[in-house]
Amino acid sequence: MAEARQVDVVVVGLGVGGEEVAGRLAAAGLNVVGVEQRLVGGECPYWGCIPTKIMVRAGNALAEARRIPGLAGASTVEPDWAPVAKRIRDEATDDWNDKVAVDRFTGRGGTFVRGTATITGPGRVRVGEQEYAATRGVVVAAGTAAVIPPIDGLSGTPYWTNREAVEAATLPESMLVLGGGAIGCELAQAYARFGVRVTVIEGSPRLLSLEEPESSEVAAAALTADGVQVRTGVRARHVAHDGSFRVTLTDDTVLTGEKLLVATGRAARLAGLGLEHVGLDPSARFLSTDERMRAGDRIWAVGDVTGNGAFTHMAMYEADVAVRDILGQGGPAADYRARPRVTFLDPEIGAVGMTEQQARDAGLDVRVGHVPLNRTSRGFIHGPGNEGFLKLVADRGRGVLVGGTTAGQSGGEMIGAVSVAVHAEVPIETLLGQIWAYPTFHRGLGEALKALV
Ligand SMILES: Cc1cc2nc3c(=O)[nH]c(=O)nc-3n(C[C@H](O)[C@H](O)[C@H](O)COP(=O)(O)OP(=O)(O)OC[C@H]3O[C@@H](n4cnc5c(N)ncnc54)[C@H](O)[C@@H]3O)c2cc1C
Ligand SMILES: NC(=O)c1ccc[n+]([C@@H]2O[C@H](COP(=O)([O-])OP(=O)(O)OC[C@H]3O[C@@H](n4cnc5c(N)ncnc54)[C@H](O)[C@@H]3O)[C@@H](O)[C@H]2O)c1
Repeated sequence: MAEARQVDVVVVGLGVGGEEVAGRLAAAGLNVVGVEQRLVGGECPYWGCIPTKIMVRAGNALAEARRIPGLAGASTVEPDWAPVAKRIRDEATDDWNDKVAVDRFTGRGGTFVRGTATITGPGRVRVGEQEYAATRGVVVAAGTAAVIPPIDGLSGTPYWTNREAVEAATLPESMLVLGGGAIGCELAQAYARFGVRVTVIEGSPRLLSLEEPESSEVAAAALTADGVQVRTGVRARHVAHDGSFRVTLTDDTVLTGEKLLVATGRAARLAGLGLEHVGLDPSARFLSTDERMRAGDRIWAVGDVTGNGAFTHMAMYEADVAVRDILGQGGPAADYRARPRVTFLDPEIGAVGMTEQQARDAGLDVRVGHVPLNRTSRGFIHGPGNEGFLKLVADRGRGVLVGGTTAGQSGGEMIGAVSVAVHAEVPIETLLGQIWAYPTFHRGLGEALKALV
């Protein structure tokens, strides 16, 4: 083994969070080694947010064209996956090549190492034969991988995860989707809009089960309207493959599909990282951190591995907190009260902070304001595609919003206004005095606020 190389910081994993930490620390003048076993940028640009939103954008264009009859004349829509696959390959992922990202990091002064990092002790990391001794410490940003449930017959079959679904140059005739969370729902709708016969199998009683029940209803109605079969409250019991998939459910129904997409959640990549060498539990689901993203002595963790919300914006947020801590710059500690998320269905489902149930479970004096989008002026004007609702969750005791959901056209944009209110704890009294432009979708927030008092 070569002698340990002295550096300031080693960053394990250069996905969204690690790339941000490593790049900023290097730009600040530290001697930083960034280790990535696959592609710099991680899941989001290559198999996650960006390519899937390219699919969603294309599917939404088809859906909007299909809404022309009754609104603006006639339309004939002929879906073609080729431009979607081409945009993903050529524009988004550079054919799954990270040269630009690697150059960006080294251009900021970082040292890039391609390989799998293992922690060997406090401040010590090994990649292949080379050991690094990091005087300031190690940042773990190893992300998550798809969870493959232990269903009889599944292992060994050519099932898809999000990776194969994103890389597909052509579409299957049919697809079974296991899991009706964000990944399952978004990919189901996008594929269905291009003519794929899709069935979603969700084990819990409703889709998007972590969100408001009204969001689950909107999601189920939207998928059904696009021809997706939605099966909730059933699980796959057995999987067989002989050219196509046969999935037997717990209610003995047998479903068939050319492809099977497994979208049953994600697990932090902690096994094999060597966490036991720094006194951390390698079998834990996530790395728990304090409000400065410290997971232990001279060890920080950011992004999906922390379990604080598997979203790109959370990885970026936590990266910022960790960078400021490592550089001793101070500033605000991590605060998760106003955590936003958007499920990119049509209609989009934006949400922030607590759901109504979470607020009740927290013992708050809860008040809820709810407005169906099609009852607002803009919803009426919009006509086809105006499904959705605005829901605000207030803590009456403190007179502030603690959460909200904005489902509908531009639902992901509308949630920004609610996020500001939850984050800054703007008094509801102040919000009630706000002027909301007419006729916007977000003006419905003014109506939902009135329902709170
Ligand atoms: C299909 C899909 C759609 C998504 N859509 C959205 C969306 O619309 N909006 C949103 O906010 N989020 C979305 N996400 C979530 C988002 O992609 C993640 O939250 C984000 O990528 C997390 O960043 P990260 O840096 O924590 O982890 P990752 O992006 O997973 O990066 C971790 C990196 O670490 C590397 N690594 C792991 N272990 C080691 C090791 N031992 N040595 C070296 N390298 C290692 C991995 O190869 C990987 O590149 C989506 C995810 C998926 C799967
Ligand atoms: N728009 C976005 O921001 C976006 C999009 C996609 C993914 N993501 C992130 O990625 C994470 C992972 O997404 P995901 O959809 O894989 O996970 P998820 O945890 O959101 O949903 C998984 C679903 O699968 C179900 N399930 C689990 N085991 C099952 C089984 N054996 N049979 C049937 N159903 C089963 C669960 O009940 C759950 O509803 C999300 O939580 C989110 O943080 C974000």
